Amino acid sequence: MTDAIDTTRIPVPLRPVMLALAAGGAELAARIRQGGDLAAQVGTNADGDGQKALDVIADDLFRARLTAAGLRFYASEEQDQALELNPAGGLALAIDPLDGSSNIDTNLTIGTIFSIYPAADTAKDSFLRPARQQIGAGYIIYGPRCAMMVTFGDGVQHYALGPDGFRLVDARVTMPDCSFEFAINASNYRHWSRPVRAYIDDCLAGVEGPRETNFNMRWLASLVAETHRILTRGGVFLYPADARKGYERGRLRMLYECAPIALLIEQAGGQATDACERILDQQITALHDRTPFVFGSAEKVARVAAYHDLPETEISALFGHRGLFRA
Ligand SMILES: O=P(O)(O)OC[C@H]1O[C@](O)(COP(=O)(O)O)[C@@H](O)[C@@H]1O
Ligand SMILES: [Mg+2]
Ligand SMILES: [Mg+2]
Repeated sequence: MTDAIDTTRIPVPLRPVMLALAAGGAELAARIRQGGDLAAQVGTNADGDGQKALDVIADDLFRARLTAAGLRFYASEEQDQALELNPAGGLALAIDPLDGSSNIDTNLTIGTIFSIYPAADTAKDSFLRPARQQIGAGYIIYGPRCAMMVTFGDGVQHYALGPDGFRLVDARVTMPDCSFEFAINASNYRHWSRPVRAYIDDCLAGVEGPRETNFNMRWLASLVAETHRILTRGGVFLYPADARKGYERGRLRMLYECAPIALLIEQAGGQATDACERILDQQITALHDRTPFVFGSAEKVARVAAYHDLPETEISALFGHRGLFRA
């Protein structure tokens, strides 16, 4: 039987887990194609988010395959606590089994995000550590084409799903840094901090504003789809903290969303921060912790941080009149 993924460029100790993820991704892609009521509400997860049928199907499916592959610890968006699957295993894996759940019923792009660490003695020590200690990270995207982007700390590899599994398309993905596209959920404008508003205001002002450039905007409500677009054609993504109750640390989860996407983005030549500080330098303090998240082309992510460095009262004056930061 053909392997679910071409393992030539996958480090040997990670091959069983990567084969399980690839086989699970192919199975989930087939399940999505089959249709049915995959967006039905079936429960609530640890974070208080409503669980849809496909969230639970994806969690069950990956957990079963990773159990069979000998994984030691499994932490999932859909599980309150990390699970010990195989006491003899050497790896710990965190997963967002189904990312972009609000897109299920509209047949828009969704994904799976995963992050791999060496297993420590306990689940707590395996996952609650600096994000830079990941030894693998990636996502599977279920869109018009199904693909996997993955890094093992030496560049980003791109695989596409065909009839005989995931096959290598590009052994070293690099992100273009010349796009003038930003992604943010603009319906939250009134809740944002002044630096975030000022950054977006200056993008929206186009050629007449301090940036003297016209920008385009996208919001897909799917972190995986947004990441795939930015890896392909550049740009910047922001999910900042805001003033809504429960959004003091933004919406996205550090362990199984932001840390793995940050590693992929840096390995493709970009940057990822919490708006100010590098994500990979941060300590993960709880399984379902959230963090503000900004990533994309290095120059654009640095510019967002620069807006945060200025005293609030100076933001508009500096950017509006003196135009310190030209595009
Ligand atoms: O609905 P909002 O606030 O725009 O948030 C969209 C974000 O939420 C998410 O859907 C959260 O992921 P889940 O679907 O895994 O909960 C991200 O993929 C996306 O970036
Ligand atoms: Mg998600
Ligand atoms: Mg999810």
